[in-house]
Amino acid sequence: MALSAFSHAQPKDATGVLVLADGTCIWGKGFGASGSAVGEVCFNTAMTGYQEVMTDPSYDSQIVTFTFPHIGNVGANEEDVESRGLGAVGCIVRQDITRHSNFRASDEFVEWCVKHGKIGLSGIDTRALTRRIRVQGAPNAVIAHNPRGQFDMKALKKQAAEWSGLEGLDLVPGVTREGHEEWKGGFWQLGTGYAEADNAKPHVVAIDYGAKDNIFRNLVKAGAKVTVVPARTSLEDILALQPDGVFLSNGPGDPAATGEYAVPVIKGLLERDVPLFGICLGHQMLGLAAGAETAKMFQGHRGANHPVQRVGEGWGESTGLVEITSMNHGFAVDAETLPDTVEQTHVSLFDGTNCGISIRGKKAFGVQYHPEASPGPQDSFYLFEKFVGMLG
Ligand SMILES: NC(=O)CC[C@H](N)C(=O)O
Repeated sequence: MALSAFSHAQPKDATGVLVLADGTCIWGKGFGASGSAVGEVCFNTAMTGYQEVMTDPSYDSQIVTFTFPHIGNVGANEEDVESRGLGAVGCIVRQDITRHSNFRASDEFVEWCVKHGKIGLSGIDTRALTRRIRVQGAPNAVIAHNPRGQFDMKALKKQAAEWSGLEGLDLVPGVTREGHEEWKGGFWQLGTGYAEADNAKPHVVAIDYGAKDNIFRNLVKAGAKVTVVPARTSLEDILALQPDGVFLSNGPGDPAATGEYAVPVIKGLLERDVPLFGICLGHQMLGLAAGAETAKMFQGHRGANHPVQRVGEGWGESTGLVEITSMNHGFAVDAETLPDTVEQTHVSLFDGTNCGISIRGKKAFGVQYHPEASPGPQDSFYLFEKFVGMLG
């Protein structure tokens, strides 16, 4: 359908709508699953990897606006997923989805969205929407799709206005695994797919707060044996697995809201000098466990080309080096609140926010960004080698 500015009146060919909490209605063409879903609207600037983005569990209760216009052009496949279909509830794209063209595709993106319950909205002025988010912050909204074009606008507006928002929301219970899993998958290669690995040592126990699969593949590639455990696993049960190190995964929602079960366990691991590595939500919770505070950001960071600089002591000649990283976060560790026991190791070159910490005198560190990429650059693989290397 024709691209139009945000309008309150429904165009006659509209089959989808984004209803913001302030009542603004952005009409377009619905695709994927029918129905409606509530979440925070964010934008992601990555030019590749829409399937990985849509299946990153950290995007739970979020609606992703892709700033890259040609989403769906390489279809969908079974391999480029970061979880069992968890992740963003919906997506907003500029161009209508056309037939895909890629030798790896086993499905159309539209069909894949139907299968995984993800609602899509196309024909949207994603530049205007992104600009609105940059100026006014990330809004709460409902995304809705009905092929017959009928919507209960009063109910949708009410749902958008009444949703609590991500702040204070613990979404980990809905995305974590239920049982233990011995993770075997290694790296992907064209022609052979994902490698199978059977490392014996060191043993990393990975706490799944809503993890992306590629993190485990990176740990395996770096040489670790990986056991994934549910988010609520107790300190005793983790220690009973005799870990050489514990990994704290990424995940959705507000890090401060997981306080009751996650942070006390991480504190216990720190007290016992168990080596720790945290990514994104795991990094934020490591910060909380070490005595820092986290805060909601205005618009967050989501994309695949975010520059991050190594700062502080301990980097030797590579102090000042810049990594190009994948990001997906809407909360951050407040660098002002870091106690003396914690060193800031990385900062964002976009806005100076904290992107890495290390606990002084301990083998424990975390990064705010996604060194496992998927999608994105692999500049930061050294962090997996550093972690697995210190467990020896
Ligand atoms: N990728 C993540 O782990 C995100 C962490 C957290 N939910 C945030 O939005 O900041």
